[in-house]
Amino acid sequence: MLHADPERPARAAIAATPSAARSEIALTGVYEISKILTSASRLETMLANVVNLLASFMQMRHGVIALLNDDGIPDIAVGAGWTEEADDRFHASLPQKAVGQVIVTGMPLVVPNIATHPLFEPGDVAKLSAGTTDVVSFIGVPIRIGQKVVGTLTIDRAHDAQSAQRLDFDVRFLVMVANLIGQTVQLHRVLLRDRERLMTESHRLQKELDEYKPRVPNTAAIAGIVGDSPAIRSLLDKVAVVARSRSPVLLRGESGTGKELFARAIHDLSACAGGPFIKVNCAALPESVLESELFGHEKGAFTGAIQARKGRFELAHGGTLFLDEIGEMSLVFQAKLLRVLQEGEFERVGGTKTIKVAVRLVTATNRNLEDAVSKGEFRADLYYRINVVPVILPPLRDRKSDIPLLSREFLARFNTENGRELELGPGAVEVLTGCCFPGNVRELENCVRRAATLAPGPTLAADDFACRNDQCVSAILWKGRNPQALANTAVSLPAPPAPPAGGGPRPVEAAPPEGHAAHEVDPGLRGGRMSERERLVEAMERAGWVQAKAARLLGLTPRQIGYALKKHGVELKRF
Ligand SMILES: Nc1ncnc2c1ncn2[C@@H]1O[C@H](COP(=O)(O)OP(=O)(O)OP(=O)(O)O)[C@@H](O)[C@H]1O
Repeated sequence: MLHADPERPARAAIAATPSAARSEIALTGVYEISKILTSASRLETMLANVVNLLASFMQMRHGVIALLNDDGIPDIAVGAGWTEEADDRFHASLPQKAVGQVIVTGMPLVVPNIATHPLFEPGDVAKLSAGTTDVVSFIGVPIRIGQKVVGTLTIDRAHDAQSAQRLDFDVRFLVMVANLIGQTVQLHRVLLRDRERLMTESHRLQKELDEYKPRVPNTAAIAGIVGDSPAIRSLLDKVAVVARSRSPVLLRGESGTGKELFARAIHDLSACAGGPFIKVNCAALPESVLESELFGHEKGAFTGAIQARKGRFELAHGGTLFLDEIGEMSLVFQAKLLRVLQEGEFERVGGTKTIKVAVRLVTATNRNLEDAVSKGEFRADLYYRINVVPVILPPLRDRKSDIPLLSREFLARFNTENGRELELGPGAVEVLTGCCFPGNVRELENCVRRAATLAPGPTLAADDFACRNDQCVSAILWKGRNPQALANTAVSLPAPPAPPAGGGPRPVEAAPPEGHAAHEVDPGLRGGRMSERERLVEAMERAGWVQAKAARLLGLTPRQIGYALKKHGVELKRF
């Protein structure tokens, strides 16, 4: 059982305080309780925290929050002021007739002396009066969802002249707290139902996928996606199935694996293909901007809001909203997003009108969300909401057979751009397929672009590639690292390697075959053969100039990378 926070001794009990100070304490209490109830914790933990916090605001001997399930059967019960062993017996500790009356009437019940009140059995009196010879009073208030009573909040305390005087105030305070609890319980129940529905949908889609017979053997026909490896083929089959449903899709994979491309493919193959496809990179915008970017704002909502503006949710109405880098969203913003996803409605910043939208949501991340959930950095309820259909994009090193196809495709594009007719020679194919491309397809594309621009022609040869001339920053960065280090990291970026323990020797570094053969994320900006600035620029390039992403690649915080960029005078590219 949780106990009252010893850090809060200054917070006097409401009943023992002059009236102005009492109101202020009550306000602080409501504020603190609302903070607890909007946290990302489990419902039971939140309620236990609330009842404990209550103990530091109210003069009380015991307090219990007891909930009933949809069928009126006792469900969760948490309490404060009881012994440890009483934890699983809070329902049994309640004076049944008194609580029954609160539930049936839906009205607060105030009993100044439980010993003389007909709703209290001798057993109740004995339990609640244990350890005191004082007169014990009781307050019970209903917890409601709309008109329905779904539980009770009850306290008992030693009855004295002061507490009698402030009874009305205390009852109003408890009613307020019970209302907040009711709203939280409602949201929680909606989420539970929602999660069940989403899981059923997820199973249905998985079954459909298992039975799916691809009708489109030429996978390259989908939205410019190039690749013929078994991994890409099965991915495209999955995309064809999930695109038909309206369920949220979560795309996972390292940077540059094609998440945005696949998001677009899902949109193009879906029933809302005729609608807009709107993209937002959640890592690229500060939280205040993200809010008005997603939900829009009314004129005058903040300095500079000279006219009303639609947000991306509104712009995506009837189409797809692609939220990239969703793993980078703050917990506060996650709560806001959850509400919109849950209810399909929101208000513009500074607005009061509720706006409803029909939007298919596709999200993407290269973060290990499970880990983030377990660390409390990502809301579990939002995770279930967006992760109905997870689609994992394998890194390029795990589907090297796609490299020649992709390279030819990119070369053809650059030939058109450059007005050239370069061809890919066997030596070039060998260099490219020997590379691990830590930046995945994006890096391959950049590599071919550079060679296609500088090569004398008419055939691209091995020596036309930057890595053969010690000019490939990525090759230098990854050179000699263990190729296994990136294995099985399709979902999350590998953690920065720990420095060798006890100052022992670093692992032996083998020379990489054909360019940058193998890799491991560098621990930061220091060390290695590249200068700090080169590492910074390289990471920014690989991260598409999104600072938060580059920070992660280098094992730095966003603040540290911001400082480093400033220090090295690296000008930010805007796209
Ligand atoms: N299978 C593919 N076929 C053709 N082009 C691809 C493929 N996969 C990725 N690309 C290209 O690689 C580049 C990077 O892809 P994209 O931006 O979709 O990656 P991403 O996973 O969203 O990256 P990030 O996480 O950094 O945002 C784009 O130019 C995209 O067109």
